Amino acid sequence: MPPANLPKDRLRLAVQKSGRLHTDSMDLLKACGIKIKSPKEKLLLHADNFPLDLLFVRDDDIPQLVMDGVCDLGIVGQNVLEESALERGTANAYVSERVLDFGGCRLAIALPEERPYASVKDLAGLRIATSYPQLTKRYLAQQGVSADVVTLSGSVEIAPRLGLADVICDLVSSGSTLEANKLRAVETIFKSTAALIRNARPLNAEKAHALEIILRRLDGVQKAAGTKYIMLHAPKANLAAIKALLPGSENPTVLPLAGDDSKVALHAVCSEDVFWETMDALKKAGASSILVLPIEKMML
Ligand SMILES: Nc1ncnc2c1ncn2[C@@H]1O[C@H](COP(=O)(O)OP(=O)(O)OP(=O)(O)O)[C@@H](O)[C@H]1O
Ligand SMILES: O=P(O)(O)OC[C@H]1O[C@H](OP(=O)(O)OP(=O)(O)O)[C@H](O)[C@@H]1O
Ligand SMILES: [Mg+2]
Repeated sequence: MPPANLPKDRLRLAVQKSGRLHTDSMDLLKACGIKIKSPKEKLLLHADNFPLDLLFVRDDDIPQLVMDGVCDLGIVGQNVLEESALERGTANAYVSERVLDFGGCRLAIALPEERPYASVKDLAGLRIATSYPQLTKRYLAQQGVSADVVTLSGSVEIAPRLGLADVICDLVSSGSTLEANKLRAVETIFKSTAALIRNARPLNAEKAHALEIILRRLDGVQKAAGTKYIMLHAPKANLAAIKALLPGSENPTVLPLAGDDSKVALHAVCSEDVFWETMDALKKAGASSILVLPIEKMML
């Protein structure tokens, strides 16, 4: 049972059962303080300490489950979402609540390494294998290129070798799958990360309140992810120069240092990553005892 101050009406969230987005989705919920104990084999699970139920499904089904109102919320790649919205012809049956910082990839057109390519016009009359026919067709139409789109549900990279297609349009992240299949990316047609989406109809007051809590926590987790806490000792004479080196920190705290009147302790929240180069520059400017700590959560 959720604590007494939480809403009783439960939100239902669709999450990928297994695959690229599963672990990051579950980690995000955990970081938001939502406890899910039972094994995912159950397909429908109840959070122990929050009015939230999880439905584990294939990622392709998530847009439809949310747009049809079977689930209130879903975590899905924007690539799958946009493809599904184009297919349904109802791009506004959902609301994108938050863009998430995982599942980063791009949908790209790739060709056999040896095939010459100068511009998108070279795709005219070719067969393009893809699992994203709607996004591919939209891109070709925007470019004024006429080509045949061959829809495959997986293993798209092998299509040119099998003679099923001349080129492909598939997801790329590190590029190693393309390389292994002797293909090279020539055009990026869509950039994607995961997103938290909601059915477009307004939620009842209880569920809206629960979602508000989730979003507040999620913002705190995402904000903290790119943020570091830095502590150092600075000579008073160089304080201004040292402050100027701290990436994205507005108001550092300056404290007296017991037993040393020539230095102060400086504590700051840096909104950007602190790289070794910054540490070296700080050291050069006279800073010492430099500590950089991760921040778990943030609420401003
Ligand atoms: N190489 C990648 N790196 C990062 N994110 C990726 C990568 N490939 C895909 N993704 C993102 O993760 C989503 C899920 O990818 P995955 O390969 O797990 O899908 P799937 O095989 O269709 O899974 P399912 O069994 O749920 O249908 C993709 O739609 C995309 O948003
Ligand atoms: O550029 P890379 O880092 O090599 O990633 C690209 C590959 O990742 C995805 O497939 P995944 O490995 O998730 O397997 P799947 O085809 O079974 O979904 C995608 O469909 C590509 O094949
Ligand atoms: Mg899928």
